[in-house]
Amino acid sequence: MHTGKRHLSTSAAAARDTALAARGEGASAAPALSSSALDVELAEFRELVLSAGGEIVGEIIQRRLQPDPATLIGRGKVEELTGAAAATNASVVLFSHDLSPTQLRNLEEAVPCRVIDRTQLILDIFARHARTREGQLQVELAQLEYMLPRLTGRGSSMSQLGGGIGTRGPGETQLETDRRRIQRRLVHLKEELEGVRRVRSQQRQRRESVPVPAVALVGYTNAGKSTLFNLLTRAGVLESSRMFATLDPKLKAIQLPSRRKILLSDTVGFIRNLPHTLVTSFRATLEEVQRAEVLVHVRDASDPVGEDHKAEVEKVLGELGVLSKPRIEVMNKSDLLDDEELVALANSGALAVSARTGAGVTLLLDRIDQALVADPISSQDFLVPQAEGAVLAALGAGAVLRERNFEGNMVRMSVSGPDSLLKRYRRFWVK
Ligand SMILES: Nc1nc2c(ncn2[C@@H]2O[C@H](COP(=O)(O)OP(=O)(O)OP(=O)(O)O)[C@@H](O)[C@H]2O)c(=O)[nH]1
Ligand SMILES: [Mg+2]
Repeated sequence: MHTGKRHLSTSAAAARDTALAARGEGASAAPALSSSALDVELAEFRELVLSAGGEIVGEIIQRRLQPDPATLIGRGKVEELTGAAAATNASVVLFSHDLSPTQLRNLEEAVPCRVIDRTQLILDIFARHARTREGQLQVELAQLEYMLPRLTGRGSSMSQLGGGIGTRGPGETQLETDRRRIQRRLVHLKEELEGVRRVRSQQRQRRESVPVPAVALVGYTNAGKSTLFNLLTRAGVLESSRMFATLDPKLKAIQLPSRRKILLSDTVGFIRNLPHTLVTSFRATLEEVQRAEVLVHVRDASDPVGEDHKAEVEKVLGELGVLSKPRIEVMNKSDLLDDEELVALANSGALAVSARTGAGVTLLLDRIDQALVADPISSQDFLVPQAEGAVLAALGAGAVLRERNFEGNMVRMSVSGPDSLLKRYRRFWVK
């Protein structure tokens, strides 16, 4: 049991829940984690707790080869946990594992406070970060579906008012009433979601009538996607050191150095063992990943377990069936590396950028341009009558003019830009 007490540095908005993190170890005969893997997992779990507004007052670790079907952790550990929760006056006990409905019920009976598992914790963070109506509906739906089989009838367990962990999303009133009411709420939510989705797909169809290639930023949570997105678009999308700061997809049109327009999207961060309930909540943002022509995988170059996180991201990309799309890997946060590490990174052929300082970003934009192979950048000479103002304007806006000379009432231009644009004005080509 670690007794180090943590305080949140932000006090205003964050809930001051007191949390006690516990961990059941070694599911289904898996060998116990090595101590460094355990450290990484624990560090990540602490981040999750802090992101949900918790303050950690203690930690208990259990190493077991087989989880206890009744309580996940062993009987002795349950006693230890109960004592520690009482001694620290904890208001929540959090498990870094998921709990079955039975385990949750048994643990709630044993300990003097609420019990929350990993999925519930992540759902809670999602609830905090959902901004659009669709995002909020999706999270509430996921929460209710997760909680329905886990209702314990212990009214007090979810009825705390305020911003504590596990109190976001489904209103307390629904949880205190019976399952039937939750079922009705689920039906209602699904209908409302369908409505919101219809509107969104209409908006998308309108957008797609003007073909602009889509590029999606993907990556592990906290890699710096939103910061990079902001830098690239100056859009002012929320960036934060809290995990899962981005839940709803953010889209913005930007122009590449070739003057080609693309639609850039910022997406929700991935995380190891993403709870399945959440995959549907991700739908909106994952659709953007699926429609994208090019993916930019943003990695944190300073992350000590970056390779593990890369593998996790690629696993999710595989599940989404998008591994065959052109993918640009970006090592972000290069400003945090020392010279030696920077040289090693450069030698490995990686693209180093810093969303904070802007280093490497022009190169990244060029790479995106080159990766859009369906509509490559090419060069063409044009001879356009000066009277064709619309044609001149379109070429000027969507391509780079390398040379321009006036010949009587004609304009001779050497242009480089997206093939599709050049072909649209084929009638003015100089063969
Ligand atoms: N030093 C440094 N910090 C960075 C850089 N890019 C992002 N950060 C910081 O990393 C943290 C996470 O950045 P975000 O942009 O919110 O990360 P994200 O990938 O969008 O995270 P999720 O939305 O949770 O998936 C923030 O504290 C940023 O300020 C960088 O290039 N250098
Ligand atoms: Mg983000």
